[in-house]
Amino acid sequence: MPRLGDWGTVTDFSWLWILLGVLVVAGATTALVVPRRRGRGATTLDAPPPAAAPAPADDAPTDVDVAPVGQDAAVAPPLEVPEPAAGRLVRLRDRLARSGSPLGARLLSVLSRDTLTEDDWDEIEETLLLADLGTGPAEELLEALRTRVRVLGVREPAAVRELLREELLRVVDPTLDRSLALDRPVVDGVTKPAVMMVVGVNGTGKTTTVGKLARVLVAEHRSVVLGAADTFRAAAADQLETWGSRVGVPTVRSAKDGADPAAVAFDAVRRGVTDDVDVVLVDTAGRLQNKAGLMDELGKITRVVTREAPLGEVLLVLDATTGQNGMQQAKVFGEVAGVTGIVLTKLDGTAKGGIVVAVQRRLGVPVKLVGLGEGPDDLAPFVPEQFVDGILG
Ligand SMILES: Nc1nc2c(ncn2[C@@H]2O[C@H](COP(=O)(O)OP(=O)(O)OP(=O)(O)O)[C@@H](O)[C@H]2O)c(=O)[nH]1
Repeated sequence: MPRLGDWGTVTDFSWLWILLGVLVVAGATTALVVPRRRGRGATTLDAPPPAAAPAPADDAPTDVDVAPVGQDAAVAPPLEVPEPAAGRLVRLRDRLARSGSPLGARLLSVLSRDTLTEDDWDEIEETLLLADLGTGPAEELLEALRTRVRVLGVREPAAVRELLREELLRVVDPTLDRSLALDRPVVDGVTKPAVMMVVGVNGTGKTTTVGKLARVLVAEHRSVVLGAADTFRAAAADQLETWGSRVGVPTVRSAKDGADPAAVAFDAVRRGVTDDVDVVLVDTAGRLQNKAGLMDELGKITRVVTREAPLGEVLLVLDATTGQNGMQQAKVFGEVAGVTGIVLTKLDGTAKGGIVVAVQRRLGVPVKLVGLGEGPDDLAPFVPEQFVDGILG
């Protein structure tokens, strides 16, 4: 029979073992957890900062200090691989079918009628005008169709379609050079980046276009720097940075809102020169407060940028859904910004594809790219044949 003292001895001994056991388990847990936390912290610092969070300082201690609560910002998402740009415009047909664009279908149905009366020709003209082709090109197209229908006596649907295709293609003008100025200029023996600036009224899709264009260039294995010179809208730089970080493209931006856009554009181009990248894309605010103000702002950006490298391309972004209303804006930008190419966005949501023709005529510069949706790879090089096929469905 053990005495109380003996039990006491036995009990003390077992507590010692329990204590040792606890210490061993705690040690093992610490060994497992601490390296993982270090690893996560390192990943966070290596990764581009989350768009809305302030950029972490070089000595930011751990992810706990930079990651928003409840969000696993520690794991850097893998870089996306943008799809090649060639052939994207083929999607237009599906997009227009989904948005119920009737342009091609209406033209084809009228032209296929047995005998074409004056009312039928009026209907065709009205359809062309509704599609924002503009009066000049609409009349041209109408005359060409009348002549060919009369002379050839075309009635068979496939032949009518082919005839319409040819005449639409003629007004869209397949002879224009729609390539982007991506050749890097050499200044005083130094190869500079190709610099492109994107201008246009707010809401047309400039920032989105810059982001999508960066992806197109990355898909072509070009190195890119983005310049967030839209310092007017506070979220624009964050938006641009997010686009860039998804494909490993850095964004030069100002630390404070409302900074001088020309200074940001200059820094971006300087960074592009220093890093020896292929292309610098500069986003702008393009407030159309008045023509003089716009001219001042864009003129200053152009002047300071060209101190570092020539400005190779000025892309005017136009929202296709605004149709003829966008034409006046286009004209103003055309006059002040030396536009070299047009990007027509939101073509997926409109039957007003005729704006392609109207704006080219008005500005005398070609449509080079079109936006086909809100997806990251919904920006397509403009190919007249694919465009006309898309309209005809
Ligand atoms: N459906 C569709 N939406 C588009 C297209 N391009 C842009 N958008 C949308 O248009 C909206 C405005 O785009 P932004 O890029 O912010 O426009 P912004 O011109 O930079 O505007 P500001 O910064 O205010 O000057 C966004 O919701 C885009 O997703 C397109 O091709 N199709």
